[in-house]
Amino acid sequence: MNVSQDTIYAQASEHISDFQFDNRVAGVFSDMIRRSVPGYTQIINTIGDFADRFVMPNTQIYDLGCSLGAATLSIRRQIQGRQCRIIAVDNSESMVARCQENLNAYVSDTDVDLVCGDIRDIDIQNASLVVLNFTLQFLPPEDRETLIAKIYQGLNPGGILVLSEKIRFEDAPIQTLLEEQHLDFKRANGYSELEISQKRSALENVMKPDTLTTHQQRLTSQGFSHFSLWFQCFNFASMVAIK
Ligand SMILES: Nc1ncnc2c1ncn2[C@@H]1O[C@H](C[S@+](CC[C@H]([NH3+])C(=O)[O-])CC(=O)[O-])[C@@H](O)[C@H]1O
Ligand SMILES: O=C(O)C(=O)Cc1ccccc1
Repeated sequence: MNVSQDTIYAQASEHISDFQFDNRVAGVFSDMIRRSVPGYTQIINTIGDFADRFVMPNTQIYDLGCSLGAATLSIRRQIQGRQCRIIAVDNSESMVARCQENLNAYVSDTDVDLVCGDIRDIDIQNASLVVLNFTLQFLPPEDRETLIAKIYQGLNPGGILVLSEKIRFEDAPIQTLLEEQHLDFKRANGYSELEISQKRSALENVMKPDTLTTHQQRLTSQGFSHFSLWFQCFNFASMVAIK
């Protein structure tokens, strides 16, 4: 995996453009996400553990918004010999190119179809596990329900969706507290005030977090029988929903 340090927002810029998963971001993404998302490594490891429990032989696994392939690699390590196929999808060419290199670095008997495309255009079928690890938050809010409906339809009974997201809180003091704790986490990981504020501006228009209640209601209204939050650190959460 690429370990170059993220200094993308280190220099003051007059105009901050909307955040994009371009070649610069892809080149430092591994460092960026670990220093920005509390619990990221634990979430990636646990996705592998969920795969071990839920992935049935001869089924498909979808990693939607796979970036550099961290979740796919974690899953693939756990499901050797099950004759499964992982479909890993991302619409950033730079991410997909680096993801392919990361996949090539390990041997496995599980085929991975790496697709450079939009997750809204992907057909989902015979799935025992679908992963949306910090991806749904980048879809326009009006497209989120349709994607969840498609995932539900493509999952086999007993199949699982793992949904990780930055979340927001209706309660203003709680929103302020947990957002500040997240900013302290970034400061402790070496990001300056300038880096933090410039990245915040870049994300403003492109990443719109939902509340936990919105996530739960969306999943249950689409038919999921079982739902739980399984991880939360500050304003970052990971949820499971079982069909
Ligand atoms: N419509 C879309 N279609 C396809 N890909 C998309 C779309 N929108 C955004 N992406 C892709 O979703 C990924 C989101 S990052 C996921 C981390 C990864 N899951 C990980 O476990 O390391 C999360 C983050 O950066 O906070 C990026 O690679 C985008 O190109
Ligand atoms: O950095 C942040 O403030 C975040 O909310 C997380 C994040 C991590 C990587 C890319 C975009 C957002």
